[in-house]
Amino acid sequence: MEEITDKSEPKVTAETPIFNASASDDLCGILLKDSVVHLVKLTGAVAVFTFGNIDVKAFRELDIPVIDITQIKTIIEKLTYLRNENQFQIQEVSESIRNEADKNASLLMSAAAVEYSLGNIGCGIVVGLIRSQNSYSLVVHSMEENETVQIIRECEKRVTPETFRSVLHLSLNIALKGREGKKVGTAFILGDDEEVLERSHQMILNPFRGQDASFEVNINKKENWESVMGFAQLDGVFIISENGKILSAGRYLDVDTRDIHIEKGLGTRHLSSASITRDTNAIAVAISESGGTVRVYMDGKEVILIEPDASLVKIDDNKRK
Ligand SMILES: Nc1ncnc2c1ncn2[C@@H]1O[C@H](COP(=O)(O)OP(=O)(O)OP(=O)(O)O)[C@@H](O)[C@H]1O
Repeated sequence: MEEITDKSEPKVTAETPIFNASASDDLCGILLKDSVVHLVKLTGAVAVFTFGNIDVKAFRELDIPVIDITQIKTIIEKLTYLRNENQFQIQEVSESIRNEADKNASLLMSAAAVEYSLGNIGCGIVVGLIRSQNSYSLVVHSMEENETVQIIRECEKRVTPETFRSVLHLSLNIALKGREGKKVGTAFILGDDEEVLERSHQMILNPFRGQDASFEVNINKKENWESVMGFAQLDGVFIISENGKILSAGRYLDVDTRDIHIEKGLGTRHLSSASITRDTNAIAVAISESGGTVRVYMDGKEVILIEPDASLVKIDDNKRK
């Protein structure tokens, strides 16, 4: 580690770490501090403000003030109190800073999880620079810690990752685009197919039943998606094997929906999809016609909710091989 002695001419390059990360620092913390140092040099910043549990010793080599606003909150409170003569205002300001930061961080985490679930990015560290109102937020996020990513990994123990991602991708397409301008609701029941078939029956003739046993339409082949989207308008649900074989469409789930709690306003298809995941090892992905949402159920519970805001989730079909 290079020691910096000449403060007027900092011998710091992008390749030179200028602080000793303490043993307790995690990788995200180290990267974030490094980025702050780079940003200070790039912008010629006059001070660094930190908020929350950050070890400011990491910035001692910088020859500008490093101010931990968590520590001096009472001073800010006093100053603002004098100016505004209204103590409640600062509480609102500090709450809103915290809310804004939380919102920015969770926005980045959600976006990262969606991109991961679609297979567009791997699992690693993501960095976000978010502009909001009059400020930017720098967010460094470890996908390993992302709860949604952890759930996706759980799901991928029951069905192949390719199958789970294909169904999620297709579901987001259905939720965003619908069919010929009409909103569409449907559900995909993935994995544990023997048990699921046992606990369900055909409502209509199965369009995916071939003449011989070797007939296979697989959801992992993109060329099959158009016909799946067409059949999504049928009553009932799709049954998909853990490897992506579409076993059935227009299937009715014979389930006991008692003791299953789903969000108010959702209909019977969501309820029965959640129920089948309680009774089997299957995973259900349900698209709401009324809400335009995509929900994943596992073990009888909703584990992922995606509200596909077209501006957040940009689905580029060409990204998929
Ligand atoms: N047990 C079931 N198994 C399979 N499909 C079902 C079952 N019960 C209802 N459905 C399907 O759900 C459709 C009714 O959808 P409903 O609007 O009640 O629920 P939803 O899709 O959960 O709600 P949303 O309005 O949010 O889309 C029916 O047309 C039927 O095809």
